[in-house]
Amino acid sequence: MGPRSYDEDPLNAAMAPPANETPAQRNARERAESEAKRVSDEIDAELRRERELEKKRKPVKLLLLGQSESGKTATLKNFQLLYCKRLWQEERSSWRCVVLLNLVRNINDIVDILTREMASARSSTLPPASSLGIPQPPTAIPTSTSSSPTSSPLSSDEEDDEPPPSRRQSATISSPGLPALKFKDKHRLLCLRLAPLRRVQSDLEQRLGTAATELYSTSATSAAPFDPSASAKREKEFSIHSTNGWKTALERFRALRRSGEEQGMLRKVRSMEDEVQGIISGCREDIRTVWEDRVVREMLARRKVRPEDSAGFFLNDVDRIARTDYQITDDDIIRARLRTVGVQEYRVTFEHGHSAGSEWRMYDVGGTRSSRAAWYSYFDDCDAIIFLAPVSCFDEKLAEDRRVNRLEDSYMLWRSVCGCKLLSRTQLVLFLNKCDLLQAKLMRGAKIRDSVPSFGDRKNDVATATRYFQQHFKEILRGASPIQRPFYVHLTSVIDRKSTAVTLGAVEESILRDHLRRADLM
Ligand SMILES: Nc1nc2c(ncn2[C@@H]2O[C@H](COP(=O)(O)OP(=O)(O)OP(=O)(O)O)[C@@H](O)[C@H]2O)c(=O)[nH]1
Ligand SMILES: [Mg+2]
Repeated sequence: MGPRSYDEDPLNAAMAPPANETPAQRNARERAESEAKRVSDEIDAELRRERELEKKRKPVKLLLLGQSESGKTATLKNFQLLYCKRLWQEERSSWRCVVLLNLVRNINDIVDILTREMASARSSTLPPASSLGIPQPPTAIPTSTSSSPTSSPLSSDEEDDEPPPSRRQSATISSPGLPALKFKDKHRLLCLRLAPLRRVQSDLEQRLGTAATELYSTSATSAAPFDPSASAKREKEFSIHSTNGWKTALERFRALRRSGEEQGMLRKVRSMEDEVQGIISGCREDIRTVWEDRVVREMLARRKVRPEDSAGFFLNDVDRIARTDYQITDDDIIRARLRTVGVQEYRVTFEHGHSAGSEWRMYDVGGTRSSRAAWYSYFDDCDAIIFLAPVSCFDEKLAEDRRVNRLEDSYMLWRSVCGCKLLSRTQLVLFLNKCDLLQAKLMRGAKIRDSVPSFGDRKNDVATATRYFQQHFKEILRGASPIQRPFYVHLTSVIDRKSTAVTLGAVEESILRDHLRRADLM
């Protein structure tokens, strides 16, 4: 059958204007038709708007991954500070006790070393007590960290409590060829006067729970135990799935504040906080004196202990923090160190930015090796991962396994994430983090090639080093990804809020764009 003419098509024939239409009838018909088209276009536009909104309504799912102390939680804090000011304001005061714990731990660690060094110096100038028939007293006082496991029990996978050598402080360092350190009575007096801080530390650790203590070994032998069967088995042990705000640890304080029997409890909590702040304020001068003391500095240098490089270092801020009227700042919160335990979910509705009005679900995970098996169950339907690799750690070992170089561990972990089939369509964003500490370390004369032989004779500066590390991560991504994907990388120091805001702005836009594109394909 050949094509039918316009006149023969029954639909066209029905739609065609009547043959004997007058000009007035024609005007009326055309008006009606254009009105109908306008209404139809409006309906189409409304449907399009609803579809866009629907796409935006599906939450963006973002995971923050990386080894312990890589800066995941610090990055999350930057996100909140930038896009969810309201939530940030509500929670900022809860961080005060974490900053206080960090400060107290900084000084207790130093006092521990000092006490041991003085005891050792004393005993080396006396004849051996045993030779005089005197029973020997224990020379070691408990280290500040060794009180932790008893005061705040660790979860079953995290039962290890042996600090690494830099914090173990059980043996003194003999410095052949160097004159003996000149300890005076003032040092002994300072140790005595700072003794109450030991109790303050254990009280704060007890109240904050598991997160307040660091891990010093692990039962995990793999960098990325993503085996689903292993994760199913182990997840129960230690995955804490928290959907209601900041750290579970901080929740304890917040819950007390909100609690039904509040009046009595609230007074108790406040008085505990006031008491802690009072004791610390009373020790302000002594803390500063110890930290600035020449002999103490020399002692730390001989032991190669650099408190200023450790997580949650606040000794340079003692004059501001050790005060009864201490007001916490945004920078303090970002620098405060509280270990993440398990996997914590944050549901965040963006107040502005490209994602304004839409919900993001961000997952902050514990990064120690024994925590990683729990990550797997959060990989499904994940839009993006921000992977943090702390590049200043090229010459450090994992706290939980002293045989493993931290940069090497980051490479292995990155390879597993890139190669994971469940994540093959997930956007991967790499942050080469702690560039500020890398810069400081290289300025002090650390040589990259001593720890990374393949670095060879390249220039030992930040630009060359980060280019070199970046290239290695890129090759891993290319080699391990099941399907080709772009390589997004940023050089970061996430304690620097200003530069991190710029980075997160770009990251947010890119993740949202991918998220909407993915929704279009569905
Ligand atoms: N100087 C410096 N410190 C950083 C940087 N990023 C993070 N930190 C600090 O390093 C410490 C550890 O950071 P976190 O964000 O707690 O590390 P994490 O990856 O969440 O660690 P886990 O919870 O144990 O897995 C904190 O005290 C941070 O403030 C950085 O770029 N430069
Ligand atoms: Mg964390």
